[in-house]
Amino acid sequence: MSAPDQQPAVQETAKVLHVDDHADTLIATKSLLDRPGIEVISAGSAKAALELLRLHDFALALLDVHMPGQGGFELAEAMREDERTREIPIIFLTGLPGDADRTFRGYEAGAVDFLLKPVQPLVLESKVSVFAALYLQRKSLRDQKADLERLLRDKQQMAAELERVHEQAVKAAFTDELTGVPNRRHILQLAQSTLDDPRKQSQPISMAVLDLDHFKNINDTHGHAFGDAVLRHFCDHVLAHLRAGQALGRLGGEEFLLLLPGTGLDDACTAMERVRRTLEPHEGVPFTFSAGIAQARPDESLSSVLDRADVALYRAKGLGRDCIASDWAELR
Ligand SMILES: Nc1nc2c(ncn2[C@@H]2O[C@H](COP(=O)(O)OP(=O)(O)OP(=O)(O)O)[C@@H](O)[C@H]2O)c(=O)[nH]1
Repeated sequence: MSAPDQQPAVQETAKVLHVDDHADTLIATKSLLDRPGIEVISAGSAKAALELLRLHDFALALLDVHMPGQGGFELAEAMREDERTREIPIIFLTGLPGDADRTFRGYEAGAVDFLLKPVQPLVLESKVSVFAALYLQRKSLRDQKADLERLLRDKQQMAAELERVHEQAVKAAFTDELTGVPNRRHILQLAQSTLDDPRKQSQPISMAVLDLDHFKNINDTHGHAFGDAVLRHFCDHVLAHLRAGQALGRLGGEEFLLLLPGTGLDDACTAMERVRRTLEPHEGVPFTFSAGIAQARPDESLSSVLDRADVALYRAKGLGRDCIASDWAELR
């Protein structure tokens, strides 16, 4: 017993075009050849045949050579000129015993066979059956190929979609959603790999912890959404001052870490001071930040550098905020 959702297999049909100006011949051929799997479609003239060729996909054309107006050879030539009908095999049917010239002309136009009228039913039946079977085989292969190509396309689309989702997930895991800068985990990883990188160790490495001043007041006075916008404004401002190799990340809340590889303490302080002085108000609301800077000592651990930067930040806050402080200097 078949499963309830299984569809019965649809019998494919090979269509055979028969063109002849004698209606009785058309009727006889149709009753001889029509059966499950083969459908004869009749045309009384080449003109009618061309119309049918536009509408159907034929497995074979049986063409009467002699017809009033356009004959079988002319029709075959017209079929060869059209890309859609060029490949349809043709059997010419003629009442005249084959003279060499005619046979030659028929083959030039693309004939695959000549049959002399009156045609032996058995001969016609067997030839048509062969072409119908060939056509159905080719069609089935074409359908299978199209199915496979569709499957392959679906698979490629799915793989691309998975890749996109994966990239988004990776990006989300490393990025602070609000500001778009690296999140705490990512910036601390970058800081660690900066300290571990032997090429960077040969040059000074400075790190700055930046903290917005009285940020709670901004939230309280202008709302949390405005505070969010201030955080983004601040990040955009700092990012605009960064050079290649430098990185800003959000440690959390209104606290950020700036990595300055290849930069000594003096230059780091000068750079931070420039960032501080050029910070513009957000939508007319002035705001400031303080920063503590430390330069990594040889073989110093990340937590130790960050502790020293934090101590400097604490001092900057203590000095009244809107201030840059380092291990041994303050700038305002
Ligand atoms: N809008 C907004 N506010 C945040 C976010 N994360 C933390 N905050 C707020 O930041 C404020 C930090 O306040 P405090 O730690 O008191 O620091 P402060 O007011 O900046 O004061 P100082 O650091 O001492 O100058 C708190 O009100 C938090 O709610 C955020 O993502 N968006």
